[in-house]
Amino acid sequence: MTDRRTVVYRYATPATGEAGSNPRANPVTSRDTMDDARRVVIKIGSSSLTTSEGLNTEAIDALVDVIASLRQKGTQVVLVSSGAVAAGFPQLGLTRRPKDTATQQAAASVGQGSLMAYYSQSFQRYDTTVAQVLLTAEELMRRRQYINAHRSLARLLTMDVMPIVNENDAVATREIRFGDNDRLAALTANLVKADLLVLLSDVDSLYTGHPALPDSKRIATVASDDDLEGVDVRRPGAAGVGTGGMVTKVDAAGIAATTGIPTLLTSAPNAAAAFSGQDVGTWFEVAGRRRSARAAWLGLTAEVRGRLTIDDGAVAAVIGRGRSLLAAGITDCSGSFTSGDVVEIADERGTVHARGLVQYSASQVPRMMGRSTSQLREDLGEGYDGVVVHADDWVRLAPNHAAYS
Ligand SMILES: Nc1ncnc2c1ncn2[C@@H]1O[C@H](COP(=O)(O)OP(=O)(O)O)[C@@H](O)[C@H]1O
Ligand SMILES: N[C@@H](CCC(=O)OP(=O)(O)O)C(=O)O
Repeated sequence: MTDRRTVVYRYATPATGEAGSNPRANPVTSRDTMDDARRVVIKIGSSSLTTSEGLNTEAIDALVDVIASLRQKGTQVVLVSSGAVAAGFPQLGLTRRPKDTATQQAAASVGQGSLMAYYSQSFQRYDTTVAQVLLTAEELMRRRQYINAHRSLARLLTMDVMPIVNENDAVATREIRFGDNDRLAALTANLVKADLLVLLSDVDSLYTGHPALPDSKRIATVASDDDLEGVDVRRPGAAGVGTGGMVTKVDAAGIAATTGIPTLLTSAPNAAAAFSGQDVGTWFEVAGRRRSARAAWLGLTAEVRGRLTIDDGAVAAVIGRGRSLLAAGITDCSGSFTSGDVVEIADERGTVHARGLVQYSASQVPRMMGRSTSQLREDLGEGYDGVVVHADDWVRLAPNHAAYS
């Protein structure tokens, strides 16, 4: 057991200061204060950027005008843009969005080039250089890649370049695809420590039911899950080019909310009105305090490699009182992990309470569990501190595990 305590502290938290900090003066708490945002992630969906013929250049120009006016007032913007598949499939002679992954990847590879070429041309009107940043779920699940993505985005922002993010569709497979850029946008907002997430779609706000139904009513504000009670976000018959519908937008707003970032959801043509504080769209309030990017990564993004089951005494100490997890409280261990991987921490009834960075491998923990620190010291030497997951290295999960509390 020579590799104990080697990993946890080798991970630096994402750089702050010059590259990573967000020079926010006042928190953005409502539509009226959107203007205070110093760093914004704007996500636009395929349905707002494309027609059946390909790119909707007028819509892209209109979006670029809104972003340029934000940038002119000093607001940093990261754009998460869908549209690669929808832009690519007409170019391949296909009449509708392909269903199989390989053809979608092919269409995205063709369409992403056209999409970026047009963004570049449109931003040229404002002498703005654009950068393409393609991410995959896998990258954001690994700490090193997460930090790298953070660094390059932060550097692009400090260099006044306009980052345009999309999923790396050509390499993403069905299993690892984000499946929707809404979630990618929420994770990106956390990655760059944005003050605000704006989701632009082809519908002006969230409604109580599908907007085509006569009884559906606009929801102006979502302050908690209670405001979503009974709201129907299903996607009937989905014939359009978008992939996520409202389900993924509400999920994304939930992820952002739990990381302390409010979301405004509205249509692309409403974007300028939204940024001038008008009562448009749906405002999702923040649900908790702002989390460090590292805690958010642990709770929301990281790949879980195993599970530690702990007894009730350990649940009380760790989950109840925020202590480190000691080997003595572990009753079972499963998965394939090494020191520094992320594992979930569950009670003996199977409820997962937390995720944390484990300090030992899956072959070491079974030999340690149930043994007291003094017993283990006999094997491991006087310096052994008994800690399997350090108190600083775990985050509590919310009951639905969509995020952490
Ligand atoms: N409750 C609801 N409120 C608003 N829109 C809804 C609702 N339920 C389903 N939708 C549908 O979700 C669509 C937006 O999702 P999607 O097409 O994936 O957009 P995008 O391409 O912008 O990501 C809307 O056009 C609307 O038809
Ligand atoms: N990465 C894909 C977008 C997938 C996606 O989430 O689309 P949408 O639901 O329109 O935001 C593309 O560029 O086509």
